[in-house]
Amino acid sequence: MAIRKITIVGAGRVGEATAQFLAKNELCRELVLLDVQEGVAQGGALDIQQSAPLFNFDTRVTGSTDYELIADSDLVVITAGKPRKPGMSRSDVLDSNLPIITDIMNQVMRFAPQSLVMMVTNPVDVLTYHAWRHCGWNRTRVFGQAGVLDSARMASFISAETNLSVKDISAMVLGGHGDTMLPLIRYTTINGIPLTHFLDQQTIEKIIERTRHGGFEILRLRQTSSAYDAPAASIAAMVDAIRHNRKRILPCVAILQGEYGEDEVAMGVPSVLGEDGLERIVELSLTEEEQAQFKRSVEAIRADLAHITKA
Ligand SMILES: NC(=O)C1=CN([C@@H]2O[C@H](COP(=O)(O)OP(=O)(O)OC[C@H]3O[C@@H](n4cnc5c(N)ncnc54)[C@H](O)[C@@H]3O)[C@@H](O)[C@H]2O)C=CC1
Ligand SMILES: O=C([O-])CC(=O)C(=O)O
Repeated sequence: MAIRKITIVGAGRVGEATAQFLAKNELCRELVLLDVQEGVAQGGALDIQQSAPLFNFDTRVTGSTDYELIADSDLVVITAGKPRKPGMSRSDVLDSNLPIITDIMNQVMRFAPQSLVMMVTNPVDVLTYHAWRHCGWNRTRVFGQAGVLDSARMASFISAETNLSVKDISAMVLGGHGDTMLPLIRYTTINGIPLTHFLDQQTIEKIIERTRHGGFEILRLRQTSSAYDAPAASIAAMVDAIRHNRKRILPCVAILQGEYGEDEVAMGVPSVLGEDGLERIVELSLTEEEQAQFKRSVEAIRADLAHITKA
């Protein structure tokens, strides 16, 4: 399916930064920003549109509170809802964000029933699963962004420690988007050379810990807002892969149906992204220790899923 029209629901910090990236890079012809707060999406869209003559893009950006505008979107990116505050975990915003995602999915199912859906709102693994369950679409069409960001953070920390170009670093982070995520050292290389060739175990452990708490580190520094630049760039990388049918392998939040021995859960795994969305999951062989860590991550997500089925 060719991507011509993209809607971003939630014109806050992540939504607006994403809109700027998508427009500047002409990743769609038509871009709609939607928000519940009157004027927020309209103002954001106008501001971005007025940068078009300077950045030289033809993407048409509109903002609204009215879901009719999202009709015929090929892709809907959901960045609406509460971000966590310092001292909170991502799961702490689940109760606030769950009804928001249910409402948004009802509108998407009504006005853009053919679209792909990319979840960004936290806790992203749980909400990707909830959105998919709610709409009942093929799992290729409902997926989430987390691992591209976590891997980019890890790559930037590796670059700082090794003093080598990020361009040559390929980092791989699996699992849930939280403290239990799995930065996978065995699958992290610098131009094909294993990371262990360049760094000792102690430095590697430090990078793993910093990656796991990458979002928290920014929130602690900023206090009033969590990260939005690198998250928006990560969303744009996924949109680029879909829009250009690149078949890139990127870590995405995917609905698991037997892969990695898991079912009825969504979490970060390497996935092939192309014009049909999350087209395929790549199953890596894991050591016993990695499998145990993966399982711990699944269990953390299942605890939140159990909470929402009780609610
Ligand atoms: N998956 C990931 O890697 C990342 C996820 N996030 C998550 O993205 C979400 C948004 O973060 P920010 O942009 O920083 O928050 P923000 O507070 O700046 O923006 C959220 C926007 O959502 C809007 N909104 C709330 N309810 C809505 C509804 N029912 N329909 C439409 N719009 C609605 C608000 O009016 C606001 O403009 C948070 O849950 C945050 O934790 C943020 C960074 C990375
Ligand atoms: O830390 C947060 O709450 C936002 C987020 O998911 C991230 O930046 O990784």
